[in-house]
Amino acid sequence: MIEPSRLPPLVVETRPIDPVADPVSYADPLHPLAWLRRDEAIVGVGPAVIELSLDAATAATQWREVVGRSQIDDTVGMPGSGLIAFGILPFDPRSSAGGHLVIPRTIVGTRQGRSWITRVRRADEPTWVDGAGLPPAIPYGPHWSATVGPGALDPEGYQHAVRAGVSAIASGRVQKVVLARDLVGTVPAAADLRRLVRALASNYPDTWTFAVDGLIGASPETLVTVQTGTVTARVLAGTIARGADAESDASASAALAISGKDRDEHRFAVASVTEALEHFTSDLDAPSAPHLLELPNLWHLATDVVGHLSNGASSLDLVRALHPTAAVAGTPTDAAIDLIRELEPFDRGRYAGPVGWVDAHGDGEWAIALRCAQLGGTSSGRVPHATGTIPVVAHAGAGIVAESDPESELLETRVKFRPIVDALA
Ligand SMILES: C=C(O[C@H]1C=CC=C(C(=O)O)[C@@H]1O)C(=O)O
Repeated sequence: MIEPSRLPPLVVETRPIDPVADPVSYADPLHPLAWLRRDEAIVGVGPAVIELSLDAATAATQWREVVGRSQIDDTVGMPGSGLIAFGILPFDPRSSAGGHLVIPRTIVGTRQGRSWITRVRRADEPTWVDGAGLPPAIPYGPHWSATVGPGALDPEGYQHAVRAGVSAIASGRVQKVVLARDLVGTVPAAADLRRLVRALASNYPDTWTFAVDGLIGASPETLVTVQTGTVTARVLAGTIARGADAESDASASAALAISGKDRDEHRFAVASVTEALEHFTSDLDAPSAPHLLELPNLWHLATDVVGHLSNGASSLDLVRALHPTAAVAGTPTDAAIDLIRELEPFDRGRYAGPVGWVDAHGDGEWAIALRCAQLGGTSSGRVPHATGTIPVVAHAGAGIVAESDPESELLETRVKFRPIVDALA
């Protein structure tokens, strides 16, 4: 890791290339770095040119320093081209996981049928370390599967925690708290983790699939995206499992749409986002009622918030202002975080934290890291593991409000685990 004050100046070049069919095939099999949604992808290739430890309070300033020292020549000019960094922050600033910002030496991007390559080098390096063009794709390794089981909070313990959350709401300590449980296990040490990335992206194409510093997942929720002055956020809270057939599925989604309990949960989440964005935007628009978002495993109540940047803030400034929203912490925020620290017997690490990318203009896309698993520890805390395996930990949570029922919340976490548990199987 390099201190921001000692960052080397960078030289960056982006050029169009022939369309790339599978950008993930260029990623490092053991440490993939990727961001995908539908036909859009940005993938880090080979080693990093810079890796920084990151915290939410200084991330925007650190990034401005990197950009200020860089010479950028970008003939593509699309979101994700030019100088970009992938970033990830923990849910709780007290987490041992820490935050991480990485600029790869080579990035392959695709969007709207166009592909490009970005190469980055330190100005004191005479030429591109990895040669001129796109390195060869790396064939996928064999299929593998993980073994996962209950972690520090088993199903019984989780229901107990939900009861304690409901009591804390009844006593007026919080209005909403989001409580998670964990699954732990192992994957074979040589597992080609790009298989996990590819499975999530193809099974859940409407989500944002990410792989950053060992955290791999497919989140349906954005914290914030910023593109040429437009700010958007997809806020989710309120969930029901898909029905087994068309009729039960229709009645499940209809029940969610009118559920007072889920609408309460949702209202808190939207308020936390609009209150934070108000200070940075003009014309902020949030529909008065949520819509139903359909995913292969569940329905969510969703609100898409849109506004225009009014003060030149970067996506990292907005990440700092927004995180943690009431979709993953609760209301009021500080009291909910204290309660989470009391009731969850584990460190969430990067689960429920911001994950995404930022470009030289400060534009970027940041998801909330949900439906994910941490594989092999993080760069700030490599987890020791038994020979031949890599540890894996996954989390899923549910928003608890006054009317929450412990068993239903447990079932909801089971449905939310499905994308990552199925992909690991
Ligand atoms: C906390 C999680 O989901 C959040 C996002 C969408 C819906 C949620 C809910 O209905 O409780 C949660 O707020 C998770 O997936 O672990």
